[in-house]
Amino acid sequence: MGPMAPRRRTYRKGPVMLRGPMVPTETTDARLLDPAQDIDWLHSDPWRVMRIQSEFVEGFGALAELGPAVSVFGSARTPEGSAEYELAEEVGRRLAERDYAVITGGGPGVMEAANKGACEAEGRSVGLGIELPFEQGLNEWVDLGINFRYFFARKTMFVKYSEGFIVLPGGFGTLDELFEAATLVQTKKVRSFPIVLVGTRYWEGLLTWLRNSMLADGKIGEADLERLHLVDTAEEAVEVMCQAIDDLRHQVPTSDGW
Ligand SMILES: C/C(=C\CNc1ncnc2c1ncn2[C@@H]1O[C@H](COP(=O)(O)O)[C@@H](O)[C@H]1O)CO
Repeated sequence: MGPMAPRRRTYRKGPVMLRGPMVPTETTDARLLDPAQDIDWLHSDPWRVMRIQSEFVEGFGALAELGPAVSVFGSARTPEGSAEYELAEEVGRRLAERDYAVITGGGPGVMEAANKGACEAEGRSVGLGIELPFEQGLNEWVDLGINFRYFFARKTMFVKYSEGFIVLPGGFGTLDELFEAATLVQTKKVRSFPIVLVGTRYWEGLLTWLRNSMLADGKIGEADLERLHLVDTAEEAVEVMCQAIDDLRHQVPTSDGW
């Protein structure tokens, strides 16, 4: 056998796969948000709206029969073999053992680890990928994958098809997902669902700031903070999540429907 050919980067754009010189230098999101885009792009907005619609249609269609699910968020940069990777893997495994589908962003790091854990327990492993300029494709442990062009369509799927969020240490992407969930619950756009943060060492600084600055200044209420559960192990994370989901399922809606 001759020397192996170098692996070429694969870029997916909806159903289209691109390699080599065909890989674009900017994403669909970047073009949509660019205020200086040329006139050709402005004229294609009606068509773009149809494409946005199609992301919702495809997402709803693919996930409608998924069953009970929990989303797991966390850093795309968590290295394989690290304690955090193993923690995420155990979270995925334990959720699957409790018969919850595991939904992640379908990427590397914590996402890959949680999908891997779900597969190991023969559970349902879902990845909601996003088109990025440096995309690496859905991780190999995703059994049901959907690739989105738009972050906002993808975020809708996490909220609509999960009963709760488990959040491991992460960066901007993770914080965006965490605070999107917290805002939707606070504003009663969704029925309350549990948010479990894993890792006291990582999250305590943020929680202290939320309490000492945001709460102290009256920018949030005590109840907003109480919705954020803090744990340190995968076992606790899944226990707290399952218990909270159970409590919510048995909660009688109040007169305003919540
Ligand atoms: C940055 C790298 C890969 C990016 N690939 C991603 N694929 C899918 N989803 C992603 C990716 N990056 C971020 N996300 C979403 O945000 C969260 C993680 O972001 P963070 O900034 O790393 O905390 C994650 O939950 C995803 O939903 C390789 O270096």
